[in-house]
Amino acid sequence: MLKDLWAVREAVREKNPLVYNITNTVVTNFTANVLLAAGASPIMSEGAAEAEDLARICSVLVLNIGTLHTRQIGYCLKAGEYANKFQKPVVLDPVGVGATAYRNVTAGQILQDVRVALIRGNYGEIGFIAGTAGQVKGVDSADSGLDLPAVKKMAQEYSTLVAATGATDYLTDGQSVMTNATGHELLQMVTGTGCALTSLTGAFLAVADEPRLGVLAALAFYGAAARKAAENSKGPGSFMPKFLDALYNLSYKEFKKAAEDKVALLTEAAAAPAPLEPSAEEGEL
Ligand SMILES: Nc1ncnc2c1ncn2[C@@H]1O[C@H](COP(=O)(O)OP(=O)(O)OP(=O)(O)O)[C@@H](O)[C@H]1O
Ligand SMILES: Cc1ncsc1CCO
Ligand SMILES: [Mg+2]
Repeated sequence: MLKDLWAVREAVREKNPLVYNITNTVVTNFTANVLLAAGASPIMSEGAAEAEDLARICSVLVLNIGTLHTRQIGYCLKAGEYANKFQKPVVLDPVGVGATAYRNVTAGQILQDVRVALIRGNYGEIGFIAGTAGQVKGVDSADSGLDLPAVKKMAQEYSTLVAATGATDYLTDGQSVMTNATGHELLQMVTGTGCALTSLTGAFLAVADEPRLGVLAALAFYGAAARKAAENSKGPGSFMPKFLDALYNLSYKEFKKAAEDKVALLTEAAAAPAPLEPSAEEGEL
């Protein structure tokens, strides 16, 4: 299992997917650097006039509503329409949904008009779209209690994968639920780590044979890199460059060490994650 996840990480480096981002002004630079460090190719865009061209050449489109301005709404919808037309996967990061009516209406409109392959948000954002809203405090999640049946229903309703991230990441296709807990608390002390993760999941999803495996690989890899970076960090400031280095340098051995026992298939009715069956080949996940 860990080898399958790592194979997706290697495919990102080999295939160098072009990630077309319509994202927020806070995280643009950091997101592009995260994608580059991991071996993907970022392009950030703010112009509706190039939506058709970029949707045609990209590997995946990422829509992020973090600092929405009015023109951006139409641009997101147009880019989404072209990406659907050209059969490119679309990933949505509904930043801050639940916090303002403006974000709620826009996220709803994107989900109504655009076929998305993945929605990645924190617990509060996903809880809001799932209709079990806890309180969303600005763009950070103030809610740790996820209603998993409701999140599965949400994935079914929009025919999409849903990744709800936090101390444990939950990924569902509407049937199964997988969990990942490779992350490190310092990720929460740097703004945009969620947004950059959304774009990275897009890159992984674009090159994976199976989208669900691709997203799980991105979640596990990202957290493992954070764990490595945190080892020698004094705080958020020194963590950030070390995190970029770790996304670039992480070895399979380090990935395996960080991810062992941290990636699981959560059985439907169980309250706690159950480790996946060890594979005969490697005696591990
Ligand atoms: N308490 C925690 N412990 C370990 N890892 C965490 C914790 N909280 C979040 N993470 C990790 O941090 C990353 C970002 O997830 P988070 O849910 O904070 O996104 P977000 O709120 O959308 O972030 P942002 O809006 O700042 O971009 C994920 O990889 C997640 O696994
Ligand atoms: C802080 C912030 N505000 C709008 S978007 C953003 C980046 C984290 O989502
Ligand atoms: Mg977010």
